[in-house]
Amino acid sequence: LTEADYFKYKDPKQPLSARIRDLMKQMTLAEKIGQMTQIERTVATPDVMTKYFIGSVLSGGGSVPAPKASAETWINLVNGLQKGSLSTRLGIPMIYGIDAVHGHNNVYNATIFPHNVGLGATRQVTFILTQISGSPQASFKHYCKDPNLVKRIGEATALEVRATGIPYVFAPCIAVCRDPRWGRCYESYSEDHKIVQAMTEIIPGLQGDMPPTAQKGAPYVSTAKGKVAACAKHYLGDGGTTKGINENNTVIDLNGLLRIHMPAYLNSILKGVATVMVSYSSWNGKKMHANKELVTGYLKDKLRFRGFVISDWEGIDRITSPPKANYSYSVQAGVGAGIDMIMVPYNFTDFIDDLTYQVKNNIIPMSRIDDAVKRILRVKFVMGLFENPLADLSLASQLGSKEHRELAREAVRKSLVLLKNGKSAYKPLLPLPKKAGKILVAGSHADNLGNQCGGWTITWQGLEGNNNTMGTTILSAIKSTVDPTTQVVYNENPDANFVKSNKFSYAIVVVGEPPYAETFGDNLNLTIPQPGPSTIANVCGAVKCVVVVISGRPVVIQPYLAGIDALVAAWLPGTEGQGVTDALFGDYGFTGKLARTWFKTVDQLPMNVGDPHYDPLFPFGFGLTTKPTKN
Ligand SMILES: O=[N+]([O-])c1ccc(O[C@@H]2O[C@@H](CO)[C@H](O)[C@H](S[C@@H]3O[C@H](CO)[C@@H](O)[C@H](O)[C@H]3O)[C@@H]2O)cc1
Repeated sequence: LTEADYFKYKDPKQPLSARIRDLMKQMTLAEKIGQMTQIERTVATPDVMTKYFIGSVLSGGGSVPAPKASAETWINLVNGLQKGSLSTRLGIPMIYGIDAVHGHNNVYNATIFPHNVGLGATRQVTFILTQISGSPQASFKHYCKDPNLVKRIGEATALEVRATGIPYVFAPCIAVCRDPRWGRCYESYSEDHKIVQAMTEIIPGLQGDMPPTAQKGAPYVSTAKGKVAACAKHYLGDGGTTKGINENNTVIDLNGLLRIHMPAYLNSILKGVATVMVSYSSWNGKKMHANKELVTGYLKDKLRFRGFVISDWEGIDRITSPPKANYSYSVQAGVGAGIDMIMVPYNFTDFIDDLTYQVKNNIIPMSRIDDAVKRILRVKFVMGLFENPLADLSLASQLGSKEHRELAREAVRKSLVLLKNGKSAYKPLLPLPKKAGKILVAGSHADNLGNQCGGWTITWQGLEGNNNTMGTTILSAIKSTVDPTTQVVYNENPDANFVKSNKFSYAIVVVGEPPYAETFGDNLNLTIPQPGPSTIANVCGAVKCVVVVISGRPVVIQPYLAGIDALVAAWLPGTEGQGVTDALFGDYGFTGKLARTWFKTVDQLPMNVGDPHYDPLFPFGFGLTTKPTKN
């Protein structure tokens, strides 16, 4: 290296603080503001990356370089943009982010794990009503005897994300969903913050284990292959809005906010989470994207969070009503609140021009810009992005690997909650016999991979059908599980006469909610859409039946319960439908416990464990068990 080429910031042997300082002191305002700018893939080109010094690119929900794009196609996209960034004066690498919220869900053939609502049910809860005392970690083993399941899911997800050349995921969502009418309730592990806290174990799975010598609050991402930067979201109180209305107002006093919605952020920070995403929602009428007390005062100053804070998609635009009504105010309020990186995602020249104007005119102090850039650079340095900015194909075989699908299958098994097993306790229906003459499989969700994956799968809203990605439907899992002599008859929505006339040994009915995401999932009645209820009535009125409900949350089931012999909550299991039949047919026992209260009627809502008016159909923590069948 000649003297002219040597810059301290490029030397990985230099202390992190020295590298940051050395780079910062050389950066122009344009280069600094570029680092704070995250743009969507569709408006990103190598030239844009170079010209505007763009620090980050994302794929929004369903934003893929091509339908069913391969790992190589993804890597070429990411590397192409990265080369644009590396060809700038200072060669600061950009960081590409994507929502991998239940596996690498935008990507064809990725392993799709159960959504968080199912993972929250995998805990082997022992009702130890101890106060949370001592180190926050100590108390969670009571709540989550299986924390390493979610950590292993994080490890597998990180490998599949890196297989496509991407180093950053907008996960985990650590919302504490307090009302199932919220369209994003399935992205929340539980109504109980202690379960959500336990599930932050996914962060060391994604990022790697924080070394004991690491500075508390500092971001940590292992530079070993196959780890990604994570993002705890959405700060703060996203799951507490009135009636679960998405992006709406969380009305609760400070004590309640800190007791319910804050604890998992403490765990995330202690585990070295690299980034935190701000919530669209408001707290007592104040937009979180404009809340300096909570973003800077609490998260950065009190909790000493040293990673970077990122806005949500057009999050600063939505500070005003209507959105973008006063963009300059949005920029000033959002950046001023302490947001470091703005997920613009499209009108990036407006953002850059406006922020530049406000800094040059001392409306936003340079110290705020420097704080933001320092945090962004800290994450990029610590995760080794400067040393390894370009991806290769070495992890491509991890995408949808058999090992990961087996892990997902295990997670599905453990997420199932058995709510009823036989019309009398001493005559259980489950586990079902594999050898059984002729059986019926019915329902809109029995042979529909898209339905069993739910939203945030291949597209933002999710897609019905079996042609969107690779996986195993519940029907095909049944066919491969039963004895070869057992005849499996599939009829999506049979009438009662068909059922009666066929004299089936038993029936499996799989019904539930269609895929949805965010506001499109907000729902005040929570009924299972037709023909689900009529399929239940036609089948269960004529033959012994087990109903498997595929849903992102508890749904109205009480009116049908008496006519059902056995009832299983399967949540949104993802691509590995075999996990459902593993338990239905006794290869494994049912062990899952409700992480969400199952209401009787929606007019009880919101109703969470501990509430004075608590009167559930199935209480929080409930779940019947079965023993594996001795084969
Ligand atoms: O056409 N419309 O009707 C429509 C409506 C709303 C839209 O708004 C946008 O839709 C999605 C489509 O990409 C975006 O992902 C976000 S959501 C946001 O995105 C982040 C990045 O993906 C995630 O990490 C966050 O967790 C999530 O809250 C936004 O709501 C877009 C289109």
